[in-house]
Order: sequence, then structure tokens, then C-alpha cells
Amino acid sequence: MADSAQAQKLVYLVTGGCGFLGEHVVRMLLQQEPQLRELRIFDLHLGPWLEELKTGPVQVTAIQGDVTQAHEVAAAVAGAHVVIHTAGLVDVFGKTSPETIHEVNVQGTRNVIEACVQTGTRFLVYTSSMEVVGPNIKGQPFYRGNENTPYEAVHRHPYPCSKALAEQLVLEANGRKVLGGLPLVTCALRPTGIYGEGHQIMRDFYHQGLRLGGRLFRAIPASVEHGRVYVGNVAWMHVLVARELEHRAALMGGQVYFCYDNSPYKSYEDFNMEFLGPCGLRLVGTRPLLPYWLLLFLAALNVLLQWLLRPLLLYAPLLNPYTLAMANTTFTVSTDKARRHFGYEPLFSWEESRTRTIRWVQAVEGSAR
Ligand SMILES: NC(=O)c1ccc[n+]([C@@H]2O[C@H](COP(=O)([O-])OP(=O)(O)OC[C@H]3O[C@@H](n4cnc5c(N)ncnc54)[C@H](O)[C@@H]3O)[C@@H](O)[C@H]2O)c1
Ligand SMILES: CC(C)CCC[C@@H](C)[C@H]1CC[C@H]2[C@@H]3[C@H](O)C=C4C[C@@H](O)CC[C@]4(C)[C@H]3CC[C@]12C
Repeated sequence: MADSAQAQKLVYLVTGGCGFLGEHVVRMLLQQEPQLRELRIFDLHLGPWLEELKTGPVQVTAIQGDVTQAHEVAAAVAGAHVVIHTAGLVDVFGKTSPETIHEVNVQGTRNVIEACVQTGTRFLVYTSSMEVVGPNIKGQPFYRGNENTPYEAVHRHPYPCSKALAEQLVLEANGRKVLGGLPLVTCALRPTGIYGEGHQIMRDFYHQGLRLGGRLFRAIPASVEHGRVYVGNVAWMHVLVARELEHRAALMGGQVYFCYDNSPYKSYEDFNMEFLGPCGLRLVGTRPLLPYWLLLFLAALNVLLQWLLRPLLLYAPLLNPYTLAMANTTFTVSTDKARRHFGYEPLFSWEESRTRTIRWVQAVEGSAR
């Protein structure tokens, strides 16, 4: 991002820095970005682990704030060289209202962009999602596609709708003049399903398997491929993009990149078993135990129950028509755009990613006892 004369001069801001991905981005920056002077971590909920970071050579500034509040965002952005905007509401289970998802993901992103423009920050990296592309509502497969693969991106669910709108805002902001007259340089990273240490849904599946006597029951055909990428590699891509945006602004500005690594192409459940298997769980069935129409019926029933129970309690199971469509539609990427544009190579091999994730699940198991 800068030459050696600027060593230890840079100020970075990570929004959502206490989330699953955000924490990995924060730790990766501290390990891999020697030019960092100050790292600002902006989140609605600050984690206690931030304290341990404050003893290192880089000034770590924790900022409790809300991306929907423009003044809070502007105060955090002022004076930062780079903003990595990972904050977002990730909800495909109906826990939050569509309005709130829109407010956080779209208005929050708009606030980040405006803060960059108003305060003179020139480099903005946005964490988008594969869901900006698909799977679409028609359930059409996206088989090992890349950033240029034609695909009918049609969304109805609030989460992908919000991510698509926010990504569009970020890309359109590329080239806008920021305070001081220089152009804003933006780009968007689109992870597929992220896994690794801290992945809440993996934890949920693990606990569900324990409750079912060490078994999970196959619901999705093994032939349906679902793209997955290790969190450490996604974090590494963010760090590299942030570093290279200045030098390669003409090439990278306004671009989108899928996040990828060497994780194998598998179905969602078979992929999870790469970690849950060594932790003692078994996936029962070589074929789905329930026919698809019955799963669809149960998914629809869950929506009805969620609606009926809403006045009393929050019922938000993993299975609903949207998550079923996500898991049951092939969506995998195969691309080298990040390597060509900014020299990305995965920092963690598949074996390392797998070992680290298994170790983490085992630690979750230990702490649950
Ligand atoms: N997890 C995945 O598989 C995945 C895949 C693709 C893209 N993404 C994207 O990556 C980003 C991070 O996702 P994650 O899985 O780490 O989710 P996460 O929920 O673990 O992290 C999001 C963080 O944003 C913070 N946040 C939420 N609302 C906020 C607000 N109003 N103001 C400030 N901070 C707020 C949360 O407190 C949390 O720490 C999101 O933008 C998500 O859309 C995630
Ligand atoms: C049919 C059930 C038995 C299985 C349900 C699995 C379901 C909870 C999983 C399947 C696919 C998962 C999503 C996918 O990995 C990608 C993303 C993109 C990201 O932006 C947010 C998370 C999300 C939606 C995953 C959520 C959990 C899903 C739907």
C-alpha cells in the first residue's frame, strides 16, 4: 500500500472487526502489515479479546459504534488511509426484519462511503458475498464459474438483496473525489461460504450432531457442490487488496473478486464432515433421507411457525426455503482473477485450513463439557 518511506505510517479501519471474519482480518493485519501504525476496530459489540492486542507495537483503537449512524462512522473514518468494511447483518434465518438488514447493510455501507468522501480516505475494501450473484431464485447451478461467467442474478431474500445493493454502491463510488480532490478507489470481495475458527453455523451443526447421538442425517445430495473458503485466506485477500489498491488503482478500482482457495468442491454437508467427522460425528445416508418435496414442506412449515410464534418467541431454525435452496443448488467458483490482479495465493493450504478448523471444533467440544 505504501513505500518504505511510509513504514509504520498507515492507519486502517476495520468495521465489523469483532465478527467472525472481522477478527481474522484484524489479526491478519497485525501479523502481515508492517506499515501499520494504528488499527481502528469499529463494531457494535466489542470483544474482550481486543485487550490482548493493545500491548503490541501497533496502536489498536477499539471503537464501539453503529454503521447506521453516519456521525459515528465519519468520526471513526477520519484520518484513516484504508477502510475495510466487513460489518454487516448476516441473517438468512429470519432473525431480523428486512428493514433492519437493509438499514445495516445498505445504509451502513452508504455511510462508510460518504465518510470516506467527506474525510478524505481514498481506499475502501468492501466484504461482499457470493450471494450477490447467486444461487438465484430459480435454483440455476453456477458450476465453477468466475467473475465473468454469465448468470441470472435475481434475488428476493433481504440478505442477498442488501448485499447486492451495497456492493453496487461501493463499485459506483469508485472514482468519486474525496476531500482534497483525489479519487476514491474501491473494490469488493465476494467470499463463498466461509468456514474456520469461530464459524457459528459449524458450531451449531456440531452441537446438533451431539444432541442426535453423534449423527447428522443427510439432507442434500452429495452431488450438489457448494463453494467454501477458509476464513484465514479470506482475511489474507482483504489484507492484500488493501495493500495493493493504491499501486494498482487503475486495474483494481471498481473491481469484484471472488474469494477462493484450495478447499475441495463438495456438498455443504460433506464439506462440514471434513471437520465434524474427525470430531466424532457421522453423516448418516449416502442419499438424502427425506425426499426433497418433504424438506420443502418442512421448510415452508418453519416459515409458518416462525410467523405464528413471533409474538411469543424467536423461532429461527436452520431450515427454511431460502437456506434449503442455498444448500441444494450447485454454486462453486473457479477463478484466478485475484492472482492476476494482485498476486494473491492462499496463505493456508487446504490441509492447514482443515487442521486449524478441526482443532477449533475440538476446543469448542472441550469447552462445552
Ligand atoms: N460468513 C460467511 O460465510 C460470509 C460469506 C460471504 C460474505 N460474508 C460477509 O462478511 C461480512 C462478515 O460476516 P461474518 O460472517 O463475519 O458475520 P458476523 O456477524 O460474525 O460479523 C459481522 C460483524 O458486524 C458487526 N455489526 C453488525 N451490525 C453492525 C452495526 N450496525 N454497526 C457496526 N457493526 C455491526 C457485528 O457486531 C459483527 O461483529 C459480512 O458483511 C457478510 O455479509 C460472510
Ligand atoms: C438443508 C439443511 C439441512 C442445511 C442448511 C444449510 C444452510 C444453513 C447453509 C447452506 C449454505 C449456507 C450459506 C452459504 O454457505 C453462503 C453464505 C453466504 C454469506 O454471505 C452468508 C452466509 C451464507 C448465507 C451461508 C448461511 C448458511 C447456509 C444457508
